[in-house]
Amino acid sequence: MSEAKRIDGKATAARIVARVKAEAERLRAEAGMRPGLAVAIVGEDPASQVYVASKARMAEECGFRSERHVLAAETSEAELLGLVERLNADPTIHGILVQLPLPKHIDAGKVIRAIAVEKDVDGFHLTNVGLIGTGQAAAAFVPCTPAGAMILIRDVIGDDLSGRRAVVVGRSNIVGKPMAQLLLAADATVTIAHSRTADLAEVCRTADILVAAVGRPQMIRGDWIRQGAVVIDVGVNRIPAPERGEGRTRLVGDVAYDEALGRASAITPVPGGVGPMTIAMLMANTLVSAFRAGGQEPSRF
Ligand SMILES: Nc1nc2c(c(=O)[nH]1)N[C@@H](CN(C=O)c1ccc(C(=O)N[C@@H](CCC(=O)O)C(=O)O)cc1)CN2
Repeated sequence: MSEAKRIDGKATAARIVARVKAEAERLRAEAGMRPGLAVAIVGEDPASQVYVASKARMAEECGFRSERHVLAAETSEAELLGLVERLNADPTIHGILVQLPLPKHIDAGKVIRAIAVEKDVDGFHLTNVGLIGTGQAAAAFVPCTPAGAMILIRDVIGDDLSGRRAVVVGRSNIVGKPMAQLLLAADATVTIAHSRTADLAEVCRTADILVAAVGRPQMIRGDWIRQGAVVIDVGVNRIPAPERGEGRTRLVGDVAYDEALGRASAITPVPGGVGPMTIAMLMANTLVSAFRAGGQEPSRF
């Protein structure tokens, strides 16, 4: 059995970003409009800071207007809701994103519900969740990570997933649940599993498409993977790497990558797999939002 193909999310993300850039230029030339993205972060979670900086930088690279709102950890829920309200009313902003997780004293659900649905480029608003859950993803903003993962899956397998068994490990609102809905809409037979699923290894072994989104470093071992499965690893976990020197760390996914190489037919690496797609799809969603605000229908990504 040959080694799994490495799915290059970084290269696919770069192609999507290049298309976003070109479409943003077209919007500017034809309608005099510039997409605007506002990203808000509360507190100092180091990983969140990195993601927010990447999003703002990528928005600028795409030619968007980019606003970054960095709020202190003690910021009240009312203050954050006030910012969301101002951004909702700002016609130069087409996408609003509040970085998660939020500090415990802020109700994330309330904040997400406050974002105008037409600016919810994260795809977390209940209306977008409902559209995706009822097979109307084309009219919704699809959450960026599952949207990116679906592109990678389709690149490997094609559009028609009928007859394929998909197992999604993880049931978060950001990844697991929408991922399962998208796979179902593509006619896969879908199981959602999680840390409390009985005999998780055996459930994973049934998967032609295995999506790991549990946030536990290398939890999914090589022998949990069906021979020839397509493995999409959404986990981004930082673990100690003493072999690189004292105090050093490295990133790993939820899948034991080296073990999986001998079993899967294709697999996303961490880093360089699904992660870069998340940011590319955020740019795509923001572009779509700007086109819609201008009364135009954009090309789909
Ligand atoms: N409001 C949101 N909050 C969060 C989301 C989200 O989609 N919207 N998703 C995650 C984090 N996330 C984006 O915010 C994200 C995670 C990972 C990456 C990424 O590019 N990872 C790289 C490695 C990066 C590194 O070196 O640390 C990779 O996998 O190659 C981008 C975005 C939670 N919060």
